[in-house]
Amino acid sequence: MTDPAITANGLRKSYGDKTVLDGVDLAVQEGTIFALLGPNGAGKTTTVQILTTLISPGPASGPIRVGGHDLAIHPQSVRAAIGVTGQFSAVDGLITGEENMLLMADLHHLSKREGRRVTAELLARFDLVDAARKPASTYSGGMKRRLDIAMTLVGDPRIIFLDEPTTGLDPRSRHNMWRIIRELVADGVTVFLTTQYLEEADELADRIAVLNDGRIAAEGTAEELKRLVPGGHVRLRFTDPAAYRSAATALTDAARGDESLALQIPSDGSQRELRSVLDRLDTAGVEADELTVHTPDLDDVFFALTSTTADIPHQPEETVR
Ligand SMILES: Nc1ncnc2c1ncn2[C@@H]1O[C@H](COP(=O)(O)OP(=O)(O)OP(=O)(O)O)[C@@H](O)[C@H]1O
Repeated sequence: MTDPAITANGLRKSYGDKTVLDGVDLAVQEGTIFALLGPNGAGKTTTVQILTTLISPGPASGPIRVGGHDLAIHPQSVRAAIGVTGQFSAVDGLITGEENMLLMADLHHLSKREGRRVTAELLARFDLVDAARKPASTYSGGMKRRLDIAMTLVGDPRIIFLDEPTTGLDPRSRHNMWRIIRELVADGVTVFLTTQYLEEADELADRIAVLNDGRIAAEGTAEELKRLVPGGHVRLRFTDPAAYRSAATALTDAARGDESLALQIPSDGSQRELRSVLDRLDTAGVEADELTVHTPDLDDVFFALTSTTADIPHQPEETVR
């Protein structure tokens, strides 16, 4: 196991009487993507602002380490190790994309030559060469986000905080951004991401924490979180009534659907449980005509954990055969 890039213990923050963070523990391993999910106002941005030294943690907070530095003692070292993009975009719309990049290079004290080299390389990498000489105010939302990340990378940060990086982007730009994020991590960068999109956390994150009421309601891989909510099952459908009856006899724990010739077996969707169902069918000498695995998705987890009962979670299904 690698060293953690970010650790926080008992993170607290209040505004007046309002407690926003009430003892949040976080550990993000180097070179991984960590997603912080939570309903509006849960405290995601507040967490990012604390971890990036933009605001101070509450006095009762435990220690915070970012990039190997104690945030309370060496905030400058933390700042040198990180990049932040998202809701606090650094892009200046009045100057061109290239000028924004060169300005960033100046801020990082790169020589003129090195600044031009890094700028050219990053503009090419983020597909912004054609737009480089145009004012950033003329860029589309996706281009602005790409420029924002490119500007962050000028300082070669090892840890990047992305606060809602794809909010408002169209599907193509969103997928483009996901590719960029994956490439960053392939280069060894650690990404701390906040998002409103469960699908985004599911796609990208190695680990996901769900923030609710100022506390982490659950943390784990997407698969681990999905197993927290009930409702997973395997559904078998038959066209031959005799095969259906044999299967129903073999699978005693199955709920029967005599009219539809379908059986439903509670399952967490794991390979082990799926194999057990198939083994029992094999032993009985029957073959199902259709097998589908129903697993709860992150939406179900999110609704269950954040008790937003107004929305009814749906049951997606994944056809195995
Ligand atoms: N400077 C401030 N003064 C007072 N209250 C604040 C301040 N900043 C944030 N809050 C409150 O803290 C709570 C958490 O805000 P925060 O922006 O961290 O939530 P969030 O999870 O990022 O929400 P969203 O998804 O809507 O961006 C909110 O209730 C917000 O009103």
